[in-house]
Parts: sequence; C-alpha cells; structure tokens
Amino acid sequence: LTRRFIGEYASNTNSLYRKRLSIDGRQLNLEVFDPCSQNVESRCILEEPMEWADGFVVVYDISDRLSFLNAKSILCQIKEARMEKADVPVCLVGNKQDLCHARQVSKEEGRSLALEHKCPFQEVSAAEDHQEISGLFIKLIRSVMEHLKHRADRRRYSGSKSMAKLINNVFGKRRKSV
Ligand SMILES: Nc1nc2c(ncn2[C@@H]2O[C@H](COP(=O)(O)OP(=O)(O)OP(=O)(O)O)[C@@H](O)[C@H]2O)c(=O)[nH]1
Repeated sequence: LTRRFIGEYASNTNSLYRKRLSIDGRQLNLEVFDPCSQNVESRCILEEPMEWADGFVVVYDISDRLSFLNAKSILCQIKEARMEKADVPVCLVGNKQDLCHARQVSKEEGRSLALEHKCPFQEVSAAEDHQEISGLFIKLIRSVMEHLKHRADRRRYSGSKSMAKLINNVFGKRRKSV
C-alpha cells in the first residue's frame, strides 16, 4: 500500500485499507481488510470478509509456530465457509524470512500446508522487500480477475442453456398440441 515498511502501527482492531491501482490496463479499487488476529480463536475472524472478499492472503510468521497453527485454522475456515465457491483464490505466505535464524516453521511445512489447500505458497520478508509483497498481491489480483471472469462465463453459459431448454420445451409442447 505504501511501498515502505511501517514497523509500528496500531493493529489491535480490524482495519480496511483502500488503494486505486491499474493492472493489465484495468483500473481497480483494491480493498484490503486486515482482521485483528486476536479474533482467531473466536472463529469470527473471517465473518465479515467472507461475505464479500474475492481472494484471501493468509499470513503467518515463520518464527512463530502458533501463527502457523492459526494460519492452518484460517485456511480451514475459508474452506468450510466457501465450500460452494472452493476455487476462490487464496495464497499462503510465510512472512519474516529475515528472521530465519529464529525459524520455528520449516519451508517444507508451509509448502505442504499450501499443497493440502491447493493454493500457492511463498516465503517473504515484508521488512526487507516490499516488491515481493506487491508482487504477490498482483498475482493474487490476477487470479481473482481470472476467477471472476470464469464465474461470469459459467453463469452466462448456464443462462443460455436454460434458455435453450425453455425454447425446446415451448416449441416441443407447441408441436405436440398442433
Ligand atoms: N523482522 C520482521 N518483522 C516484521 C515483518 N513483518 C512484520 N513485522 C513486525 O511484526 C509485528 C507484527 O506485525 P503486524 O503487521 O502487526 O502483524 P499482524 O499479523 O497484523 O499481527 P497483529 O498485530 O497481531 O494482528 C510488527 O512489530 C511488525 O513490525 C518482517 O518481515 N520482518
């Protein structure tokens, strides 16, 4: 959002950030909802974004095993709540790669959790490389656009299929009654 690392900020509430950006020639209004992590246990962390979010970035801290367990639980919540829309883009991110001397979660564990949830995985350091972060958001936004396009195509296709069915039924009946 700011292209710089802000070490300290008030983060004990849910926050919504907005940014206007252009990707592949399209103007987009990005809304990033950052839920307060203290809510993880109460399982309501995703209640609000679940209704409207087009994609999810699930982040844990590689130097904090508990945050990895929380990420696991969040991925399960997304899976449960979005059963019907299981293909909503999600990515798993292991942050604080710069603290790898204090690593508590191996890269392999991150990779295999992502594999289990069929989502991309990346280790990054928000503190050291903001470009990595914007890169992963751009990748996610591209998959969201792709996903929304497929969903619209499917709706159009099933709409035209039911229209064809309707036409068949109407003409079928007419033919019989003639
Ligand atoms: N060393 C290092 N510290 C980081 C990095 N990213 C974030 N931090 C620090 O980690 C702390 C938590 O960062 P937040 O952005 O608040 O993380 P959060 O997941 O929103 O955590 P909550 O505040 O509990 O919701 C802050 O002190 C950050 O400065 C990183 O890549 N490397």
